[in-house]
Amino acid sequence: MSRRRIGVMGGTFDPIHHGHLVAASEVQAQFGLEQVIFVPTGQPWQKSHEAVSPAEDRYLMTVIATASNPRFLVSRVDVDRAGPTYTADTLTDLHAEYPDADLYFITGADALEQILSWHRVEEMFQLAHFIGVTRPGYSLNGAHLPAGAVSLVEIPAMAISSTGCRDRVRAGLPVWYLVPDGIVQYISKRGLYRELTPEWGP
Ligand SMILES: Nc1ncnc2c1ncn2[C@@H]1O[C@H](COP(=O)(O)OP(=O)(O)OP(=O)(O)O)[C@@H](O)[C@H]1O
Ligand SMILES: O=C(O)c1ccc[n+]([C@@H]2O[C@H](COP(=O)([O-])O)[C@@H](O)[C@H]2O)c1
Repeated sequence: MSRRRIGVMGGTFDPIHHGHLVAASEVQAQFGLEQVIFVPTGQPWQKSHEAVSPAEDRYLMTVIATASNPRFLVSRVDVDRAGPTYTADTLTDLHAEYPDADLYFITGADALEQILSWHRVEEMFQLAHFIGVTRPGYSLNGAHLPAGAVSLVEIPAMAISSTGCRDRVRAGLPVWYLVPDGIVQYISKRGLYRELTPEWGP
């Protein structure tokens, strides 16, 4: 019997935006993936110099943004694991949950450029096939990676970043149509990206 093909879209998703959603949707279609599992980071160690919103807010935004797509799921494996988030651990946990699946880890061109700096990188390449997608402002290149470890895919260009969305909210500018409608409302309800990061609570 052929193995299942499952996509994994890891990200800090602070907030999730249409660039993430288009990347996952396009790779799902091009690779015939049964599902794409979005995995919000717990502690994104390479962003430790930045203020990151509470994991629970980022997790809930990811659930809201993906709820209407039957091929999208969200996993808590990284949010629930203590310590810095390493993709080698994410993929190990997902293999335990989906033992009959091959995993396809999706990354934008910017993340792919940095991938050799990730933790336990050789082990990571054994655990999944990597798919690098185009992103405006970055060149997509897999020449630095092991032969056969990565596929490069052109996707519709979305010049959107979470940093840009946070800056716009802070400046009082709209983020309508950059993020799903439910995310505009969640950001406002929780007061995210104002000067002070809110404490999690009622
Ligand atoms: N507009 C986009 N097009 C293609 N890929 C993207 C886009 N935005 C993010 N990605 C990819 O999605 C994954 C998760 O990204 P992340 O959550 O860090 O968003 P970001 O917009 O890069 O955030 P920030 O601006 O805070 O660094 C990464 O692999 C990243 O390269
Ligand atoms: O494994 C690592 O060391 C590692 C280092 C940096 C980023 N990652 C993963 O890359 C994905 C995108 O991360 P980020 O920080 O760009 O949101 C997310 O799933 C992270 O866990 C993983």
